[in-house]
Amino acid sequence: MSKVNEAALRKRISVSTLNKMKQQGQKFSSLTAYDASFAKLFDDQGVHVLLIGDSLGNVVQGLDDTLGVTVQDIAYHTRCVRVATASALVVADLPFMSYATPEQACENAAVLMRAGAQMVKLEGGEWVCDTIRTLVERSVPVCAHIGLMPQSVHVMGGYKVQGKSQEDAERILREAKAVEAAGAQLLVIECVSQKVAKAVTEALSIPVIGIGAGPDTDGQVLVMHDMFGISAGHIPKFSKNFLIEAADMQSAVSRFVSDVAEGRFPAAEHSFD
Ligand SMILES: Nc1nc(=O)c2c([nH]1)NC[C@@H]1CN(c3ccc(C(=O)N[C@@H](CCC(=O)O)C(=O)O)cc3)CN21
Ligand SMILES: CC(C)C(=O)C(=O)O
Ligand SMILES: [Mg+2]
Repeated sequence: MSKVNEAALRKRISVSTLNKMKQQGQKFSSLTAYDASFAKLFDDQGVHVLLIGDSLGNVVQGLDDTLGVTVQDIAYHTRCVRVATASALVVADLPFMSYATPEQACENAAVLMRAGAQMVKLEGGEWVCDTIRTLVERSVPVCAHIGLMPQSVHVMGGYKVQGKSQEDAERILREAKAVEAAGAQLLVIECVSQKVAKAVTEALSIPVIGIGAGPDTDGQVLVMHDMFGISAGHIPKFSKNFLIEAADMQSAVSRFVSDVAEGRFPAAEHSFD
């Protein structure tokens, strides 16, 4: 059998796999990936979800925010990741201003799906619900992203923990329920207290992936450069350098996967309360 057919027959992780894991209380792991070599390494170590994040603006392009990243940039890196993987679910970020209207979102999601994404991710709460509905109706699976939304950094005035007041915490919970009702099949929640993330995870039936959101979400995601301790500039408090106690990158990633599965990561020092 040709290599292509073999790969096509191997079973890839899907949203149903993640739903089952949520129901059974099995924690899953996710990393960002931007190129074939790292994507294959992560796939081989059993990372469940690979995200072509617009964080590539920071860690690949050297910019100080994610706003300069284009759909074509994400599409290029999505191609590099998809061809190198056999098992992981491949999710691609819709970048800044590429989903301002449902029509625009469809056009740009099509570019990312054709490049090999199996799902697209977009930042926003209530205002993106129409867009989510439109995408899902047209066969594009959607991961929503709430809490700290890096594309809004200049509106928020910095990267800050979200949901600190009772009112903001309630709004985040409302947004989570709204994006699920609109058809999102996965949710990323970034930089909120452990308590808010726990409430959101328990309130939703779709799997919730946390970053800087404490240990109670269904999955955990990190920017790959942070977990190897090689990001330029500020490394967020919630990430951990897994290479320090590992002999090589493979064992660092394997340790990340097992630490997440067994509830050792994130620890209290990586969480906000
Ligand atoms: N390398 C990298 N890692 C990331 O996690 C990441 C990116 N880049 N680029 C896109 C966004 C930006 N992100 C960030 C960036 C900074 C903080 C940060 O400085 N957080 C403070 C919390 C401040 C507070 O207490 O309110 C921290 O100390 O971690 C958080 C998320 C997450 N994403
Ligand atoms: C940090 C994750 C969730 C992300 O959106 C990115 O890498 O762009
Ligand atoms: Mg992103």
